[in-house]
Amino acid sequence: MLPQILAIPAAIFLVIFTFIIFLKPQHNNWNSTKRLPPGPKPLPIIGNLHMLGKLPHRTLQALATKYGPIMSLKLGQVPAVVVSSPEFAELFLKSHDMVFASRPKLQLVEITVARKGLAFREYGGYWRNVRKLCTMQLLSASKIEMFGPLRKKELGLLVNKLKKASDSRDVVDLSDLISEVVENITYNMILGRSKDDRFDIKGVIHEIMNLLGTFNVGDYRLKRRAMKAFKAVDEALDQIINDHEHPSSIESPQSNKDFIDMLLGYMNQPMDPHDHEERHIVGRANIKAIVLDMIAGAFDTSRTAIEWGMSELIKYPRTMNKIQNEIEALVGIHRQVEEKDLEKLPYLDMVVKEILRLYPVAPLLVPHESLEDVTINGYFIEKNTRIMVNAWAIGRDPRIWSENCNEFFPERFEDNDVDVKGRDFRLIPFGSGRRGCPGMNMGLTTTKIVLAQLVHCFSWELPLGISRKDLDMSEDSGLTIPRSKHLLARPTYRLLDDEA
Ligand code: HEM
Repeated sequence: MLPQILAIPAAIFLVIFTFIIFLKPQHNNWNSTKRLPPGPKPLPIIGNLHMLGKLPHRTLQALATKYGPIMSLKLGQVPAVVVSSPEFAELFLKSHDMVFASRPKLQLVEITVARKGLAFREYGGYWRNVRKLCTMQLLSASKIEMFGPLRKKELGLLVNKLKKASDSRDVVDLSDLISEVVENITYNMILGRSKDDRFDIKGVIHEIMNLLGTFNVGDYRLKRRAMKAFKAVDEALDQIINDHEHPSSIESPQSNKDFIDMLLGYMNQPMDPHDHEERHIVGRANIKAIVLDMIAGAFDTSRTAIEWGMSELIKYPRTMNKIQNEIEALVGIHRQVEEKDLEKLPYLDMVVKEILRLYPVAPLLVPHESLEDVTINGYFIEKNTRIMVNAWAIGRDPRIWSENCNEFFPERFEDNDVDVKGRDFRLIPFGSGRRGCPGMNMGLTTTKIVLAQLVHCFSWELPLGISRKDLDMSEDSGLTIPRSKHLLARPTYRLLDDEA
């Protein structure tokens, strides 16, 4: 027993000692036996979770300037590595792609229908079969082309709505309208109908994306919210599948087959008849999970890219005019731009790259997980480590993109062949390798045609009282990063409809 007189100084010493050990940022590794990447010292139980803040991609960018492009963290008890340079991204997503091709088992995925989907499934035969099925039935070049008329129809409806606003000089909520057109395109492809008033699938998916971007998923309140969201989407999908199984109950069936029809064609059959090692039979739960992944993948991503794109174009009228001139030179002002025109619009292409550089819609990609112990550049990474690739930080690194890296300047792509398709690790908005986005071409087509149509058909001004330099450009948190405030603007129709 300590004498009474020593007890207080001893207690103070203990507090200070604990504080120094656990809170002092360390440039060294916190595990002495193996050489881990450097990183901030984790606290007991919560690890580094308390440091991540509301916008983890920004916090992690700041931490990387201190600890370097490969950094160790602990998310609660889970070891994590954050990668923030093209060189390390290439090592993880290309050279050692196979080792990092899995996904962590997220509790809120494991307890819901999403477990049988694609995006959060661990690496293996089931994931491979589902990915192949989705690619063949929805995401291949021929399927993307097949759904072209559907995109055209939905965009036509949007243009008509905006024309009315132009006639009456109204300000529109462009965020809502972009969201609606992408929502309708997505639903028509996948569910065979436009927005269904019986369910708020968009709202639920938004909630799920938000929750998946939250690191503190052990929190019971978040778990309750997740269960509620997944239950709502599960019930909605059950009803929608019922409608497809009994077509007479659909109000306005369309003649083209949608994705659910195609999946129902596989019901009770092997997902991939040519895979002789893995036999996964398609059931209702698989269909629901796959459909949910496709809707979430298609919807929240493209609309976020378009929303940021329009924000920057309205902020920088010089760039807006330059695209308008490019499109006008190709198609004139007597007809609308069409998908077949897109490949002849190189400046639009640069604008889309610039949007995805500044706003990679999934700033930390989707978390990967290591399948085995591995040593990379002398750093030990243990099996089941969560890997986050900070595509947002790479896109804003002044060493790669020069001092104007935070500026919207599409001309930076003029004299180089940087592309967004996962071959160049300076720009990886779709990830790369085995887990790279399978919907990339569909996402790019939707993003480009909606942007092209909006700027070709209309000129845009901010509402009275908001100057371009004061336009709020803050982002919301989540697995994707939409604008935190809706974009409001006034359209003026600029085409001559003499053909009509
Ligand atoms: C602008 C549009 C899009 C962007 C920026 C985007 C971005 C991404 C990113 C960053 C990933 C994670 C890559 C990784 O973890 O390494 C991903 C995965 C995925 N995306 Fe996309 N995406 C877009 C459009 C789409 C579309 C249209 C679909 C489907 C209709 C889709 C479906 C998926 C799926 C299913 C995965 C998970 C793949 C897997 O785990 O194997 N995405 N996407």
